[in-house]
Amino acid sequence: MSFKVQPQAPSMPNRCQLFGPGSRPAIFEKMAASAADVINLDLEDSVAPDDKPQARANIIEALNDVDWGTKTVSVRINGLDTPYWYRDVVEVLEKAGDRIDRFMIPKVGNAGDIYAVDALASAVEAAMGRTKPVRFEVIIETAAGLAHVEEIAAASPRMEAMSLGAADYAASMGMQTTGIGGTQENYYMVAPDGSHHWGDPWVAPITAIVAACRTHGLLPVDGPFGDFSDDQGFTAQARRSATLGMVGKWAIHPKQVALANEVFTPSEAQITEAREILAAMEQATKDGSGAAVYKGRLVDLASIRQAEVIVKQAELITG
Ligand SMILES: CC(=O)SCCNC(=O)CCNC(=O)[C@H](O)C(C)(C)COP(=O)(O)OP(=O)(O)OC[C@H]1O[C@@H](n2cnc3c(N)ncnc32)[C@H](O)[C@@H]1OP(=O)(O)O
Ligand SMILES: O=CC(=O)O
Ligand SMILES: [Mg+2]
Repeated sequence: MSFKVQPQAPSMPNRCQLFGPGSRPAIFEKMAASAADVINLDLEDSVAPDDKPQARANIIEALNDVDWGTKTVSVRINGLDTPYWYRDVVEVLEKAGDRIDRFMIPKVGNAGDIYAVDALASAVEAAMGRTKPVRFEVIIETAAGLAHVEEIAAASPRMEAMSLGAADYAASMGMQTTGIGGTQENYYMVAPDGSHHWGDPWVAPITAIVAACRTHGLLPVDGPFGDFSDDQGFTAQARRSATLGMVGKWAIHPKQVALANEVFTPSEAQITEAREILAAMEQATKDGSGAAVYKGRLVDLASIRQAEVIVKQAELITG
């Protein structure tokens, strides 16, 4: 371990973030009744330009009136290259009560973008006498965002989570696809027998986001999977993200919530194995050894840290 100890990410369930357009208030109560840990009320790309003012008003009303229970509630503001974002910040912080937990800032390109939103949010909070600072989550979905991912993660104490936005990321990188996340049919290797084996084109940004988040104590989250008729594809993408260290995934349709929750909640078998490894290492330590054999394989002090990840994830869900 470096002399600088790795900070813990916030201890909160973040297995699924359910999105809904701010221009569609009829679904807000359904979102509140869902099993998602986080709700994202959208002012950005799911809201047409002419609908932005009404969507803002709808979201403010919902933040004041809907019972969101114990969920984390986040509002996705518009990007800093638009004329909308400052009114998103100002109006929501002036008119909504304390039920807003986070702003989601899309298309961030560098730490200066976070600084700008931080400065504006700080001014409105001070003017309004708000005592609960709004926290930030960002979307890494541009080439610049990926290039500056670490400075973005470190940009403000308000930072709490970071998502990969596969749709805008693909567009910004000039990727030859219209699919949002998951398997891309032209991204394959050819085996010696001529068969095709599909690779994961999202692994590089996911790994960069996880590393930036773990270095600075944030929650790394996988973004949207567009084809909501493809449960198997969603689950496979979510499992790859979980294996690489992400803590959750977006749902852009309510049917994806249960799929995400299942993947990002450790299974009974995973929890049992983790506890057995901890027990095997406790015995090894008592015996004066730093290593042991568990089910025919090596476990050592690093295995304790690995097993603790799974046990902590499970405890976060069960309380
Ligand atoms: C690339 C990005 O930026 S992704 C993030 C931005 N995008 C979004 O926020 C889009 C979020 N999702 C949606 O707007 C919608 O789910 C759509 C447009 C994809 C599909 O909407 P619909 O055609 O209404 O879906 P469908 O008919 O299957 O809905 C089934 C039920 O779920 C409800 N529902 C639909 N979407 C949502 C949602 N996001 N949250 C909660 N409930 C929802 C519907 O009202 C319907 O309820 P009912 O059975 O009581 O009538
Ligand atoms: O905002 C999300 C994306 O995939 O783009
Ligand atoms: Mg986007």
